[in-house]
Amino acid sequence: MTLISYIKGDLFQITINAKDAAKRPIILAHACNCRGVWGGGIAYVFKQRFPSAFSLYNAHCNQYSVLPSKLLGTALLVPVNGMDVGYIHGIGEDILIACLFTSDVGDDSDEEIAHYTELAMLDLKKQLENPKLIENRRAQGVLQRSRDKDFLINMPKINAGIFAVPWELTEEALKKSGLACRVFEL
Ligand SMILES: Nc1ncnc2c1ncn2[C@@H]1O[C@H](COP(=O)(O)OP(=O)(O)OC[C@H]2O[C@H](OP(=O)(O)O)[C@H](O)[C@@H]2O)[C@@H](O)[C@H]1O
Repeated sequence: MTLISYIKGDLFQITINAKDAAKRPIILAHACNCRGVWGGGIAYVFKQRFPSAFSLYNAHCNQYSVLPSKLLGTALLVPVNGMDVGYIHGIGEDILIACLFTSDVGDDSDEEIAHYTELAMLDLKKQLENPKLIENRRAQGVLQRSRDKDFLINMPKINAGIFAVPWELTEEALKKSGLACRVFEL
């Protein structure tokens, strides 16, 4: 099975007309810094659409404010809620956002960011396989309710914009994680 597929289009379209939400949660992943900021790029759009998820990400980063780099290579799964503007009733209950901590503040080398991407995806895989490892209780519940355990990670070309990492390096890291990814390209 091809682990990485590509789709032309806006990532957020799938949260508007998701057809497969019934079977499994819609997981939207993006590359995050360790400083609790979704200031630019697609992260800023995530923050506008799902402010409740941003708050959970920001609170998580604050726990590591003494040594933010401890977050590198980890993944945080957070739910969205009915107050979020990007929440679509009937689908929103099954949207999870996967924050992949791939760089502290974006000044890591391309190779380091690709390595942290692989580690973060492996951490995400561990959590998907064993929801008890998921810190957020609501996100845990969404996954435990999922009948289909073949999860698909939807994402933009992470690291390829503000972090300026050549896509081939990130693509290689994603392949090593063994998770099925669907990459949305504008
Ligand atoms: N709706 C959409 N659908 C599909 N693809 C979309 C899209 N919108 C943009 N793209 C593309 O998605 C790729 C990622 O590009 P981005 O520059 O966003 O992210 P990145 O992963 O390189 O970097 C992470 C840092 O960006 C933020 O920055 P701040 O430090 O907060 O300012 C974070 O917080 C991190 O720190 C580029 O190809 C964009 O064309």
